[in-house]
Formats: sequence, structure tokens, C-alpha cells
Amino acid sequence: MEFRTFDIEGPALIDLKLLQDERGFFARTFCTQEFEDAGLTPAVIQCNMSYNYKAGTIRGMHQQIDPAPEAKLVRCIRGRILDVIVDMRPESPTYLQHVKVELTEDNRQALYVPEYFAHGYLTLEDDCEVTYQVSHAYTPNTERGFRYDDPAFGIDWGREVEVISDKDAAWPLFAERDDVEKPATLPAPRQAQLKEDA
Ligand SMILES: Cc1cn([C@H]2C[C@H](O)[C@@H](COP(=O)(O)OP(=O)(O)O[C@H]3O[C@@H](C)C(=O)[C@@H](O)[C@H]3O)O2)c(=O)[nH]c1=O
Repeated sequence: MEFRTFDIEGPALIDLKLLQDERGFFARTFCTQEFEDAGLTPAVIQCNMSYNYKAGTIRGMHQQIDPAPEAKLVRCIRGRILDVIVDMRPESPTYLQHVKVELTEDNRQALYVPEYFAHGYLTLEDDCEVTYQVSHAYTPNTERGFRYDDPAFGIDWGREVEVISDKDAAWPLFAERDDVEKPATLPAPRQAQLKEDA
């Protein structure tokens, strides 16, 4: 695997190393040692899959807080998604900034989502399937959610959202909440860059 990092501390974009032969290829998709060497949390407690009928379906933005924070490794195995994470660590110099990547069945990339980040994705085609492994058992009462279109994040999703759960449509806006740490002035929204592109 090849790990690329962003100018936000923590997340990583992971490329597979394909070992090709006449049958096709072999690739390692997860390795405790390689994750440790790259400074990522390697715990896998649960593996999940979600399927989406329609392009324009959004899930998120979801965050697990203490005492059950989750690191995630997200991969799109069918179709194309826009995967977005927001730095929700108040002590971070990049608090409220986001990472946005396109994960597709063709690029086979995975996004490593560190603990405390909010995560969401938008399908760019019909019939998208996403798998992700998580570092903590699902704990519904530590889930916190944010609006995908929250002006505090300023995420450009690039297309209309057509399908959203009632739960995700109803999250309160960052500016109106009392369960988050608010800076005296909200920073301008910013999308992180891959280090090699910065
Ligand atoms: C996430 C999850 C949900 N569920 C249940 C709760 C509910 O009945 C049903 C659907 O849940 P949700 O609507 O929360 O599913 P979904 O919107 O797909 O939630 C997921 O969104 C993405 C963006 C993430 O980052 C994931 O961690 C997870 O939060 O599945 C579990 O039983 N175990 C789980 O681990």
C-alpha cells in the first residue's frame, strides 16, 4: 500500500500496490503492521457495507465522540463516491477544515478517517457500494451528526443532493449548537490538499 497525507494531520489516502499476472492482480487492502508504520490506528472491530440505489444520495456527516470514537477506512467497491471528512478536533490548527476525495471502483483508493473526524459521502452514480472498517464497536448514543451543507464547513459537493435520510437532514447547524466548541470567529472554510499537491 502507498499512504499519502494531507496538510491536515491524521487522514491518509491509500493506494493499492497491484501485483499483476496473467490472471489479474493481487493486492493487500489492510495490514496492521503497515498501518502502524504509517502512524494510523490499525484496530478493526467492525466491518460495514452500505449500498445506495441512486446517484445524489448522501450519508453523513457522522462523528463518534468519547467514549467510543471511531477511526474508519472507507472504500468504494462499486460506482463512484465523493468522500468528505471534517476535522472536528477543537485543539487542531485545522479545526473545521475538510478533506474531499473521489473514491471509485476504478481507483480502488481508500480514505483513512481518524478518530473525531465527521464523515460523509455522496454517490456520483446509481448503484454505489461502500465498505468501511471501524476501530470501535457501533455505539449509537455517542453519534453526533452535522449538516452536509453547513456553512461552517463550506463543502462544495459539486452536484445536487437528491436522497438524504430524515436523520441527516435534521442535524442542527454548527453555529446554532451548544455541544461543539466554537471559535470566537469562524475560520473561512478550507479544503485540505494532498501534501504532494500543496
Ligand atoms: C452505522 C451503523 C448503523 N446501524 C443501524 C442503525 C440504523 O437502523 C441503520 C442505518 O443507520 P444510519 O442511517 O446511521 O446509516 P448510515 O447513514 O449509512 O451511517 C453511516 O454513515 C457513514 C457516513 C459513516 O461514516 C458510518 O460510520 C455510519 O455512520 O443501521 C447498525 O446497526 N450498526 C452500525 O454500525
